[in-house]
Amino acid sequence: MAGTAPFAKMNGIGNEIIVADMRGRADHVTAAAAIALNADVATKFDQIMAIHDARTTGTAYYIDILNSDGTSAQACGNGTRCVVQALAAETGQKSFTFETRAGILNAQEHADGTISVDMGKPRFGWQEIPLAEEFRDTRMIELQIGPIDAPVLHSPSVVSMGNPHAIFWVDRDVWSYELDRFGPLLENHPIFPERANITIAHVTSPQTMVIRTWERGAGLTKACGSAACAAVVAAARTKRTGRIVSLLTPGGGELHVEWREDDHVILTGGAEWEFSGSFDPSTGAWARDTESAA
Ligand SMILES: N[C@@H](CCC[C@H](N)C(=O)O)C(=O)O
Repeated sequence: MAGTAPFAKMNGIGNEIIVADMRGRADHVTAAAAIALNADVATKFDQIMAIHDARTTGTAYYIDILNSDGTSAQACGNGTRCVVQALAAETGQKSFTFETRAGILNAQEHADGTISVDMGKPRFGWQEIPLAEEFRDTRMIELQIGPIDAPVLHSPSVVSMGNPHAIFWVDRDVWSYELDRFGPLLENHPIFPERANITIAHVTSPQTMVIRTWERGAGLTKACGSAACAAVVAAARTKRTGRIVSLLTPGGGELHVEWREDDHVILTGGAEWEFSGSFDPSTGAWARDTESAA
């Protein structure tokens, strides 16, 4: 074992995040460690953001992202904000360039404490999402759940924000849908060979939307940043909204998404530190720092 690593339990408007400091070490957070941390009520999380030394010139760090089921994710907008807040508090620096599985991204903390992450460009090609079969138009694909003649959810828009997303449009309260029941079926539907994050979205005006997400590898969460980006891009693409949208998320928090004219999607919101500790990246055994908050 390479010794314990420091971590901070944080959240990005309710998305439960562990920021793990893996700088200066060659090992990685294992799937077993992630599963063990998630099994403990005190460290239950949606994503681990493991900060590693940079692999590419021009980037500050490589961020390895793990879901609570131990699988890898390419992107995590809410987690990236937590990483920025932790690093800004440590270094006083406000802007960072990171590398993730999805590529290189820039993020910055603003004077009011909110953080913006450039989530890159959305991708719409069926092979890029990916889908298991060809759909020439991914603004709406054939997929439904529920009775064949009265589906509960149907015809989602699909988009990659580095990770795969399906957005089901609804015209009622998002809480009136059994996402806990339909989420796992849709996440693992054969049309999604790499599984998918499943969002139901209720557009309430050209500038506002309410979303709930069943996250690939994590289940129901209080917020999902990349899903917010995917929902806004898909909504603007289908003329449901403009390109700047505020989204209400299940934790009661708000995210702001702008799909800029240069095609980059900017996610803005808050992040919150809860407590710090250290953990064994191979087993997940952990201890809280004594001076840490309750
Ligand atoms: N909560 C995240 C998205 C996490 C990744 C996702 N579960 C996946 O496997 O793609 C966010 O804020 O973007």
